[in-house]
Amino acid sequence: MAFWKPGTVAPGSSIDRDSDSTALEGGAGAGAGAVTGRIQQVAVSERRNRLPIAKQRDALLYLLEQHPVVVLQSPTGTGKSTQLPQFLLEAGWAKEGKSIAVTQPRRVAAISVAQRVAEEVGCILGEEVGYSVRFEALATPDTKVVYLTDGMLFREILLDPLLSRYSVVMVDEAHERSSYTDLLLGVLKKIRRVRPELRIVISSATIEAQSFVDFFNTQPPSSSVASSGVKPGEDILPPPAKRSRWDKKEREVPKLDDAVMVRLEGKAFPVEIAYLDEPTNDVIMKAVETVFDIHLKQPPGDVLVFLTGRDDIDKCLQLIADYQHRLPQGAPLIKAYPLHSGLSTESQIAVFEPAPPRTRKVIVSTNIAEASVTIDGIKYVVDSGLVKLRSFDPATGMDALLTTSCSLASLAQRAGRAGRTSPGKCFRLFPSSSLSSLLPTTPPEITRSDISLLVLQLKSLGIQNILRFDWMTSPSALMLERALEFLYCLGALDDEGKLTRPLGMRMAEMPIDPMMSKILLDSHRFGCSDEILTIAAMTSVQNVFIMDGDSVRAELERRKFTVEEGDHLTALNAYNAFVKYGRKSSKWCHTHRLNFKALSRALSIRTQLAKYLKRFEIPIASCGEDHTSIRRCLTSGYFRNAAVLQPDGTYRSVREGVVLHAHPSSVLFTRTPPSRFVIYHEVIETTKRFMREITAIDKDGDWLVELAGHYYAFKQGR
Ligand SMILES: Nc1ncnc2c1ncn2[C@@H]1O[C@H](COP(=O)(O)OP(=O)(O)OP(=O)(O)O)[C@@H](O)[C@H]1O
Repeated sequence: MAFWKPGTVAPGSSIDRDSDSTALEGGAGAGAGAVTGRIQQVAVSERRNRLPIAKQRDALLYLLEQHPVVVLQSPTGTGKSTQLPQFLLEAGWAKEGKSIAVTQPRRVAAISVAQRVAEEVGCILGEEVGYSVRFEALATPDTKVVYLTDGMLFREILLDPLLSRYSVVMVDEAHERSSYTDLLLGVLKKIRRVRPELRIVISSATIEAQSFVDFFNTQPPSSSVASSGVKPGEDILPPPAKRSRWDKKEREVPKLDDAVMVRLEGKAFPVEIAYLDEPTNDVIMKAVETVFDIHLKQPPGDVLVFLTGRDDIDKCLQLIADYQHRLPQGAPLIKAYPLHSGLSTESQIAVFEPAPPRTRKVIVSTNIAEASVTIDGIKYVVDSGLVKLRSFDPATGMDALLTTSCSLASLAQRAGRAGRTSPGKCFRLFPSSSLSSLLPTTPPEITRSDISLLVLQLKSLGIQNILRFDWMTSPSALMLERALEFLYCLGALDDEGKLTRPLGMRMAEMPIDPMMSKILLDSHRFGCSDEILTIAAMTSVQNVFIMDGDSVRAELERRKFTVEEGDHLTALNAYNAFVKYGRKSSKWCHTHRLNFKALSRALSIRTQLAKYLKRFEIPIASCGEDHTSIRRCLTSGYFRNAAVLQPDGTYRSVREGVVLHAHPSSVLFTRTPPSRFVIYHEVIETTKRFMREITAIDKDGDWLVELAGHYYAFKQGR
């Protein structure tokens, strides 16, 4: 495939979005410029009926009535996320105070799919159909279909362990195997034993369906459809005489082991795939070339580019902006948007808005747009084939994001974003020969990330023996050991590994990571709960300082808020200034290159966290200008991360002696070593102070060292 090189060739273009015929053919507002707010109900039902899943509506409802677990595998865009919940709603599964829960691995998917389904149902979002994501919900107890992130549904289990509000739980995009998906699957299996009437749907375009069936079926398979599965194209509906009525009041209570697998055929629209002839060593530049190549040579349609992270996305957007000037006179423009998890919900949802007439929308995204998301009008996908995956090293206790090749499952999902409202094309920025070296699916997150929070939450559900929990894939023994050890150090677990009361119980309840929840819950002892509340809220949002564009000005503005003590206190400073001057003024924020939306979100998160403190009767007190208390308090939770400044400007972790660097976005990044030493000196001193109260105990071959009332385990000989 030959790509156009920006700045070299500049062929003309005939893009005219108003004449895009696919706008009518595809979906609401498909293609350029054609946009609709609310979709016409008649058109909606027609469009719904055309989706491949519609033909199997009755069959799916029948299977769901007969089998408590249905594993549904069908290609991207066939209608799993938007249609199946509506079938269930129409069939009466949300009657008598019950609701249907549909989990998504990401916030943007939960919100955008809920929005779409509310439109199709014809209700106001938040009434019959709603969503619930961390720190944000548009749903009431009467909401019939709730789209939520898997983490949020897990939090609901902490309050209602049998999920008694739900008649059906659909775990969508199960192939992603996020930690919470795995945790949910294990807990749902438990709940099913007590609530055999609960229905569980596990769905994805690319799951290895049989492993999910095997997980839920613990007895040898019978000869029924339940265990044999349905082959593509086969009629999955039994003869009418054998069908039961969907709306009958008393549903049969099926036997325990009867998970069934269903594979549906059909595709939304075809997607043509193109590869590079040779590998590229500059994937961002190649992505930009491909975007302009599409813009100038291909028919109308928006473009979705998959890159790995925010930095690459920003670079790509900058290059698109630079090359835009070289477009031939009169050629339509490109309107480019970023999409990554660091953006506010409003900014994420903005990418769903149609581009202005005679412009082509280009969305440059991380893998957050990979699953469930339908961005109307996307006809072209440009896929770097790369992803940043979380990787936890239990030996050092450190989490890192490593860039790696996508799995085949991810590639299929990404290509699937192009064929949803019209036929599409996917340009993969690597040669097809690379496919043979790729993994079929991404390794489950639970095997490669810190599981401290999950362990804490399982314990709060009363699951004491974490090793014997029914994991679909177990985390390694070392990961578990590290998580238990760390929770013990934080004071969340006692000598017997049980949750401490009240600290451990409360930490499990808080919607923030265990280190920060420990800091917040203990902050009154340091007299700085008011400030820590702000810091906890500010660390829950990203991109408070706008650093793109004129970087010198951006840095100068940030310096106005920067304090020597580091990022936490800088964040506190920025928040306080925002509350004083910018709360109602996005203009003030703009002048000081502060992100108004991110700060407003921090304000709302702070209010929500303050409610927890109030409920736990923890006094909210301010330490005023006494920043030492704040730093001490932070160290009491973050001691695992303590590091000593080296003469060469790097840091060495106190615990393992690993060499560390300040992140470029840190206010410490540009500091000279002497001043950094002053800042970190305080942290080290605080850690040392804790260490002064050492008592060594020999227990199971480990030396346990008491740190200011908590315990830090050092392996013998280390
Ligand atoms: N916001 C939207 N605008 C226009 N069409 C949409 C929208 N959301 C969904 N659709 C249409 O509904 C179809 C089904 O979408 P749905 O998300 O239910 O499919 P899916 O099978 O769950 O796909 P995936 O496995 O990729 O998540 C899409 O292919 C598209 O045609």
